[in-house]
Parts: sequence; structure tokens; C-alpha cells
Amino acid sequence: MDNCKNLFLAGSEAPAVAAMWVIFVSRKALENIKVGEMWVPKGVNIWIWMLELHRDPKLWGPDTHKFNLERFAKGVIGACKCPQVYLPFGVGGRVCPGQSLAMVEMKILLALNISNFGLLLQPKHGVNLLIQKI
Ligand code: HEM
Repeated sequence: MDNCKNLFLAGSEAPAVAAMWVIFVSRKALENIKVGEMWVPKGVNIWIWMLELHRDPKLWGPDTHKFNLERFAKGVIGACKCPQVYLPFGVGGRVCPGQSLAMVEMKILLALNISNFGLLLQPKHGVNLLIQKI
């Protein structure tokens, strides 16, 4: 997708935000640069609004506000028209250093939750068995 090409500023620095729920990340243009159709002068800070980026129906489809894990069945490339805009942990040199820890923590939480439900499936109304002498 052509719009993706200039989304990130080359050679940028970031006063990054560290939080569990990051709403914005910012980048400062270190030189005059064109982002899409827009010229960004050197020194200007661009604030990337993650919430909007991750919910834009033009990128994610009309059901963007639905909790639908299956949209990721084929990875981010299958879920989003422009996969580069999926930035839950930021991007580039200032990407979140806690990303791996956070992912492991979430997997542990998920495993603990699932283990509370038990791993054995049981038929609701029992099972009828026909036994014959052979
Ligand atoms: C679900 C959990 C988390 C999310 C969604 C998240 C997201 C982010 C995002 C979007 C950024 C900005 C990156 C950028 O500017 O490109 C960031 C930066 C940062 N995060 Fe996280 N983070 C999470 C967990 C953590 C954890 C567990 C730690 C530490 C143990 C951590 C430490 C940091 C630090 C220190 C920065 C600043 C990095 C820099 O400016 O160089 N984060 N995080």
C-alpha cells in the first residue's frame, strides 16, 4: 500500500511513552521530510495516535470495534490492509524494551486462566454405552 511508505520518519528520535496502555508515541523530525502528502519541517514533533491507528475501519475493516480474535488468524498481514500501522509496542530504535516480558506475562496469565476451567471436556448429559458379550 503506497500510503504506508512514508508513515515513519527516517532518522527520528523519540521521547517515548512507557505505560501499559500507550495512547500516543511521538517522533521528532531530524530533517525536513515528506510524510505522505505532508511536508514535516525539521524539529517538529509528530504524535502518532495509536488508538485511532489501531481502530481505523479503512485499515481494519468495518468490524474494527468488535473483539474478534479471528481477524488475526492469518497474522497481522491478514488482519490489516497496512500491517506497518500495527504498533502495540512502538517501532524502531525506541521500541518497547519490555515487549518480550509483557508477552510472556500475558501468556502466563492466559495459561493460569485456562487452567482454572479444567482441561477435560465432559459431555453434559453423560454417555450411553451399549455393552455386548463377545
Ligand atoms: C502490554 C504491555 C506493554 C505495552 C503495550 C507497551 C507499549 C510501549 C510503547 C508503544 C512504547 C513506545 C515505543 C516507541 O516510541 O516506539 C513503549 C516504550 C517503553 N516501554 Fe513498554 N509496553 C508494555 C510493557 C512494558 C514493560 C513490561 C516494560 C518494562 C518492564 C516496558 C518498558 C518500556 C520502556 C522503558 C519504554 C521506553 C523505551 C524508550 O524510550 O527507549 N514496557 N512501550
